[in-house]
This record gives sequence, C-alpha cells and structure tokens, in this order.
Amino acid sequence: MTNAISEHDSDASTGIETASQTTDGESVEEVDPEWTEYDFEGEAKFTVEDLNVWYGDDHALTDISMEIPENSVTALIGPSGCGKSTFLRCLNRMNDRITAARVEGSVRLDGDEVYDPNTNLVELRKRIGQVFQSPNPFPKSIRDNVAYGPRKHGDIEKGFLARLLGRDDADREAELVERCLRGAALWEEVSDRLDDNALGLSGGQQQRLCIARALAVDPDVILMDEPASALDPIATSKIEDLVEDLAQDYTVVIVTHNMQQAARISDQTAVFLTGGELVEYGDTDQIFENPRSQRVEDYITGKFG
Ligand SMILES: Nc1ncnc2c1ncn2[C@@H]1O[C@H](COP(=O)(O)OP(=O)(O)OP(=O)(O)O)[C@@H](O)[C@H]1O
Repeated sequence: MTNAISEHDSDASTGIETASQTTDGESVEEVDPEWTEYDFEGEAKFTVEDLNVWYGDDHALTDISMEIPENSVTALIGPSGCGKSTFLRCLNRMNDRITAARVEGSVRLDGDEVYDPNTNLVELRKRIGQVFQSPNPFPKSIRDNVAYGPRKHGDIEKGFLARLLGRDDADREAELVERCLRGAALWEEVSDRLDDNALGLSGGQQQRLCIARALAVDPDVILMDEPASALDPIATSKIEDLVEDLAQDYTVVIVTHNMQQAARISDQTAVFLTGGELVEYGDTDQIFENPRSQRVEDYITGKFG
C-alpha cells in the first residue's frame, strides 16, 4: 500500500534532492515526496491527507499526508515546536478545544472522516485513548480510576441505585479492573490495595494506571504524548515494554523526544522538522540507519535540534 504524498514541487521522478531558498537566502533541502511514502503490510488505521493546522497566523502543520498502520507503534519525532503534539491532537480532535486552532484537511479513522461535522466526539474519544506527559490519575482509588470511564459511559452500573434496580455489575467491574491493570502491567503491584488512593502510587505506577484507565473504555487506538519523559529509567523501561506489548492489540501513536526510545519501541517513525513539515516517514530501522533526507540525518546524528 502506498500512502498519499505531500504536495511539494520537488522532482519525485528522479529522487534527486533539490534545494530552495529561504527568505534570508539560506539554502534549505526541499522535502522529496518519496521520503514520506511508506509501504506497509496490512490495513491503515488512520489516513491523513493534506492536513494543515494554524494557531492564529502561525502555520503549525503544513500539508501532512500519511497513513498509520493498525496494531503497530508509530513514533513521531522532531525538534521542539515542530508540531508533533499538534499532529497527535488532530487524530482525536483535541485541537477543537483550542480556540486559536484551525484545522484543514482530512483525517480518516478506519475510513470514517474524523472531521465530519456529524462525528460523535464522545464515541471518537472512546475509540482513541490518550495518555499525557505527566501522569494525571484522579484523586480517587485505583479501582475508581480504572472503572471511571465505563461507569461514566454507562457500560457498568454500580452503587446503591444499581443494586436497587438489580443491575449491579460488581463482578463485571472487578473483572474489568483486573484485566486492564494486567494489560497495563500493574496488577501484580496493586492487586492487594485497589481501594488505596491512586495519588499514593509512584510516578511510573501512576502512568501505567493512566494507561489502564485508557484501556478500560476498550479503545482501538492509544495516543501517547511523551509518556515517559517525567519518569526515571526503570519506570521508563517498564512503559517501553508495555508499549511494545500494547501494539499487539492496539494502534499506538507516540510522541517522543527520546530518539533511542523511538528506535527501541516503534515499528515506523515519522520525522517532523521546523515549519511543521513531515520530512521523512518509514520503517524505524530505515529512518535511523539510512535516512534519505540530509536534514533528518543531521537531526538524528545530533547536528541540530
Ligand atoms: N495552544 C496553542 N496556542 C498557540 N500556539 C500553539 C499552541 N500549541 C502549540 N502551538 C504552537 O504550534 C507549534 C507546534 O507546537 P507543538 O506543541 O505541536 O510542537 P511539538 O513538536 O509537540 O513541541 P514540543 O516537542 O516542544 O512539545 C509551536 O510553534 C507552538 O508554539
């Protein structure tokens, strides 16, 4: 499968690198559309076409077109301010919450247009879980954190009223809490204190709890924005192992500043560079061992960024 191509005017037929002039006369390598073509086996979970985002007059993402394969880990890397988080937020329409943000283009999830005015945002965000940079559990028990989404969406009925109406799902809830905590590799550490406050957990445990909370609404996709940046190396390594395991059942898209982490855990890597451009996208091994763009090579080898 060949993904859509960005619309820059470079010479794709020859694959020869071209250069354009910036306003200050500096020569900048132009993006070759072939660098963002990515052939992969299987189905695309997301198909992004001609995506542009502005914050007021600031053009944060420029003509992004790419397909994200299902049941795999896609890493988004690039220097600070290149639009990685903005791109992630486009996938579940979290940019809708930012008044200054304007989004144009198309994002399809399993073929359905995410930006269709009739898209049900509650359903969309049930299908797309999100984990943020800093762990943000609710100040409630471990159990309540995991069960929060299913209770809110009415998938689990619990409490006095549910008991009165004969709809108490206590067993289903216990099963769900265990399954999600196991899915987030946390069960062994907390199974004997499910009613303790989640804020008493370590940072790494809290982040895995947030992953368990995301799993509880049965999503297809998990978006992660630097989920390990606030964690120590041991907690980071647990999150990395977990991300690799999650990709067996979920489509994971992860923003990371840590290039070694992207190289370790992702199947494919998208490199965004200044100006909000997707400069190169492909198999992670290829991107790190044999990048086609000089700018990507310079970024990966630490010459800039
Ligand atoms: N809420 C916002 N309002 C206005 N401008 C924003 C907003 N969020 C991001 N931007 C701008 O959009 C551009 C891209 O930001 P974004 O946070 O997506 O980049 P990033 O690559 O994720 O950066 P970092 O790695 O530092 O988190 C930046 O110029 C940023 O200042």
